[in-house]
Amino acid sequence: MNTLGIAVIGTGKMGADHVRRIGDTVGGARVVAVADPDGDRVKAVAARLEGAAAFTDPAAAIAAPGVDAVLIASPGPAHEEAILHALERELPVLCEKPLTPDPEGALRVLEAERRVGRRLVQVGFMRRFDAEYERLKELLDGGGIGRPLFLHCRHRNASSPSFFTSDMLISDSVVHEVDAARWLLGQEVTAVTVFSPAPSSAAPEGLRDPRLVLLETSGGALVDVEIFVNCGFGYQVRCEAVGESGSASIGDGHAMVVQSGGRWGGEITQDFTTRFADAYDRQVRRWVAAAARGRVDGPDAWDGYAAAAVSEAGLAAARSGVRTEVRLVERPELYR
Ligand SMILES: NC(=O)c1ccc[n+]([C@@H]2O[C@H](COP(=O)([O-])OP(=O)(O)OC[C@H]3O[C@@H](n4cnc5c(N)ncnc54)[C@H](O)[C@@H]3O)[C@@H](O)[C@H]2O)c1
Ligand SMILES: O[C@H]1[C@H](O)[C@@H](O)[C@H](O)[C@@H](O)[C@H]1O
Repeated sequence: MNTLGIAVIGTGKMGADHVRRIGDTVGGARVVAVADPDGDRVKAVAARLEGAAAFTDPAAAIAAPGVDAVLIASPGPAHEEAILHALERELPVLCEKPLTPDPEGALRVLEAERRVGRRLVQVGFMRRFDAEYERLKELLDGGGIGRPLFLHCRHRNASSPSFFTSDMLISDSVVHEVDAARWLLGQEVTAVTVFSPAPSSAAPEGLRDPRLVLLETSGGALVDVEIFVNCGFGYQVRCEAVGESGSASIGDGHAMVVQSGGRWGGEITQDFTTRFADAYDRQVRRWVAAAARGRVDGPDAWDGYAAAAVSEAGLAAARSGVRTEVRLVERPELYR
């Protein structure tokens, strides 16, 4: 297999981590172009790479010589434009979540793929590549705990970045549980209710943190998600599935437990780059292998669209305080 030339769009926390991963742990690929409007940042990332060109304009990076595929790690509102540039050139894409912040943008991506005539976009819902999530999926698919009734999910970040808004608790954070629930259950989310208790005193002024999001699914299951992005003590992503004949939980502990000095204890992972390190590696490795064959091997643009539609309903539910139904267009032939 020839080495896949990748353009990485956005070289902040995730983009820089993906650049490192492509160089260190993913075979068969090389970063040949990087883009970020922050000229100093993009130059610093390019300087650590051999033969990669630095751009402040994403479209120029996507059109650069040697680019066979595009990895997008810019903020959500910038994803659509970069994806459309890549699709014009029929290049495979791995786009960080959310595909787009709103369903309208996601529909334009579906339309662009329809014009190309094949699926080229994969969305960075990396939990699907996490070993614990994979085991839970296998258990549920095999009927190991009977028909699923509930997923109880906890999603806690130690702190949120300065640009985080109350909407982003839903569209940027809970969007992971939305995708995980759709994938684990093999069902669509049909309605959303959002509860916003008194904010934590540790939350930045004006941020509605924490929140409780209740998802209803097409198969009659209920998914409750506690989202708490300034919990202060670490990164925790847990999921307990309850079925008609059993229950199973994941995410309860990763680190070593130490017993010493009359006490026992362990560390709490501090952020997603550690907790999901293996999942990100496997996600990018599988994408590279599929992209080299012009295919997608993971959550696709339909999954990104469905998650965006649930986010839209979630944002409306958060504003109104009432249960809000999710509106989905009919699933196009390409994604069946
Ligand atoms: N899968 C995960 O667990 C995970 C974790 C963190 C972030 N993310 C996602 O990754 C993306 C990036 O998040 P981050 O934490 O790295 O943010 P970040 O703020 O650290 O980095 C974003 C970078 O994009 C650049 N940028 C801004 N506008 C741009 C544009 N139009 N084109 C190209 N680059 C642009 C910024 O200058 C910045 O360097 C977001 O979509 C976010 O939701 C995913
Ligand atoms: O963008 C990040 C990322 O997606 C993390 O996986 C999630 O835990 C955070 O809440 C979110 O802000």
